[in-house]
Amino acid sequence: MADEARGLAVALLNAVLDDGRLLSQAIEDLPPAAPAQRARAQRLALAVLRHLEPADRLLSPHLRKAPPMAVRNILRLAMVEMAALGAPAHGAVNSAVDLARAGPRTRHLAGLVNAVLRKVVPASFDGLPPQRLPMWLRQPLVHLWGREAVSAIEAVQAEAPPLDLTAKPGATAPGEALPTGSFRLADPGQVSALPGYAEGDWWVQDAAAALAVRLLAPQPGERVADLCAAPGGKTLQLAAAGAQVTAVDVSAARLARLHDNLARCRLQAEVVVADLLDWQAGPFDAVLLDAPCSATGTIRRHPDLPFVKDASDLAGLVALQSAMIDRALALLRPGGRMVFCTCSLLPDEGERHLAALLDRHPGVTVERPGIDGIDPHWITEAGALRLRPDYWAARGGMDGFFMVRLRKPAG
Ligand SMILES: C[S@@+](CC[C@H](N)C(=O)[O-])C[C@H]1O[C@@H](n2cnc3c(N)ncnc32)[C@H](O)[C@@H]1O
Repeated sequence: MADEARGLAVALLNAVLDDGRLLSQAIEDLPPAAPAQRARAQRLALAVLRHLEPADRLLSPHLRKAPPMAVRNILRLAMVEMAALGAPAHGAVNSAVDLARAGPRTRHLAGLVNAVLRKVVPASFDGLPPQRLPMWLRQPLVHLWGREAVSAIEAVQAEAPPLDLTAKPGATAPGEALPTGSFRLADPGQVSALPGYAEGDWWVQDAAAALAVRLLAPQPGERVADLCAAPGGKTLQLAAAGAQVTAVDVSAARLARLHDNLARCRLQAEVVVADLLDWQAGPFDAVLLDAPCSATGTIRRHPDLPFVKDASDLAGLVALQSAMIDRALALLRPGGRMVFCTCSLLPDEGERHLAALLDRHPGVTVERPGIDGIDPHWITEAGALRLRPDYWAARGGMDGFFMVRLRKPAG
């Protein structure tokens, strides 16, 4: 009998690698299964996507021609389980053969699966380079930061990331306290079983993502607009600081999670479903714009992204971000402040916007970050924060982000 979680993991890999679907969408379409089996399937699929290249490197000498994708994914799963997850070889190989036998499209190649996997045992990725970034992203980053930095980013992305939590002011959260105030757990298990979850003492938020609100430094009673707010980690931070928050997002479905989190954490915000480009409101004392972007800074959490997305959306996203920056500045009162951020590694979605907006909006100034716990090297010459996945590498890294605090002229 084929192992259920492994079968689901291969279905997820087929959806991402063959059909070009995001893992988050593919999970929705899985056949019914116990939550523990689905969670294990997701963990296995994520591990394979993080090690696809090294797995293929070890497999390819034993394959005269590429087998169909479903068979390749069965082989890759067994390979990654043995070489990266410490699974005993006999279990991983037998399970791969069972999986191949169970599928009408793979049954005739069960013998090949058995023969190839027995040749690669004992498997180890030691000494092999980690999974590389896709070339359209790798090349500009090598040009910008050098080969060593890009290799360091790739090494971080090959590991399962830790879980970061943001605690309400005055509350605490489980895990290691990070210098910037977040908490980090290397191996959290089930999130809802952690202490303080039911009490709403904290929420899940990457340590880099948490810095955008620290940069804005909201004050009690201030009117703050959180633009592009869903699923809402930053809204929760703003509300917890005592600001009067209006959270806007075009996606009602994504905002549903914000409503759940506000209720669990006993926090309040006005939540509006609207297209930011048409939304009329304000003026606000402060605005946070976390614009939609390539999300290239989050590959360590979403290793499916490089297999599903390429640079073809980029020009459209950059144009949308520019329009959003202008709209966000218009919603600010004179003298108000704004943080613009994206979870992108690309200067087109960060540093270049800053240069262009300062040209388009004479009088707007940059305020340099003064956040406890950040490394001064993270601050750019222009006074923005450039956060990279290889920062804090020994602790498990962080999401890549660009963020900058701007001040609108007073009169
Ligand atoms: C990077 S995510 C925001 C993450 C969020 N700030 C947080 O901390 O959880 C970008 C968001 O922009 C929203 N969005 C995209 N286009 C929009 C538009 N025209 N108006 C408002 N929201 C938009 C998406 O629905 C998505 O939720």
